Amino acid sequence: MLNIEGLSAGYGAAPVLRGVNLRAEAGEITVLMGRNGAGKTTLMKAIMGLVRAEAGRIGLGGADLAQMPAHQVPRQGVGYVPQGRRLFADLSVAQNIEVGVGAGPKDTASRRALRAEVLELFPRLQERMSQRAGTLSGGEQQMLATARALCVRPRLLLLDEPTEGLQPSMIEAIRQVMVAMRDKGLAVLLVEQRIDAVLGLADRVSVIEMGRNAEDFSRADLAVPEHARRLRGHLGV
Ligand SMILES: Nc1ncnc2c1ncn2[C@@H]1O[C@H](COP(=O)(O)OP(=O)(O)OP(=O)(O)O)[C@@H](O)[C@H]1O
Repeated sequence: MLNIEGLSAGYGAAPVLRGVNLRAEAGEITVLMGRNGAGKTTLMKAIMGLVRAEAGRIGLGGADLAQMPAHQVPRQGVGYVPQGRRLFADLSVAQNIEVGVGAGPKDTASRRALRAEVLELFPRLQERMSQRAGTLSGGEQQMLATARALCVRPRLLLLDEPTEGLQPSMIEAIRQVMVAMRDKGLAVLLVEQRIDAVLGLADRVSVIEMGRNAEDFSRADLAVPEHARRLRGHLGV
């Protein structure tokens, strides 16, 4: 599904990512891990076209996202839940969802169906459609950011630390949505710092260190204590 090859990207003089390779397959949860500042968020932004690729390819289907302007990336079927959620705090829940729907299908019937389909996953949001997004709890905001990302009917869903700072019941709710999307056949790419949250969820873990690939682990690898120890070593925990 997603096949990144030799990606270099950054914000100016010194590149942050230096020749990174990464695959995310349909029907799998791929977790990107690495220490603070390793370049995880930069990689997500590069996929979305928000940080320009200086070299390499970001293959999705037959397309190369690295060659595309940012506004075209969601139309390729890429949903993005950025770190910190980036909602429109002064707009209502319904209006925030409309922003997502706006990037999706054009005809009214499809839009209505899409809205209903997405909201079915988040009953808590349905009860709060006219509430201002800025007044939602952290967990509800995360649900709204996820709902908005799903409005493009993604085949690839990117989530950057979606459970950061949430209470356990909300973490579980977000986790269930990720699993449901994986089981629906989406490729899910998740940035997560906490190893406990990853074991049992990840089909694959890819570690980056200082903008370079360090090591990849399969689900089977992670069940072996020696591999899990090595993963902890990469993360310094
Ligand atoms: N807008 C920016 N301008 C300049 N440098 C930046 C910018 N955003 C990030 N960086 C730098 O790029 C490097 C990688 O940052 P990035 O946010 O991708 O790391 P990360 O792995 O997601 O870290 P964390 O786990 O702390 O979120 C860091 O050294 C950071 O200071």
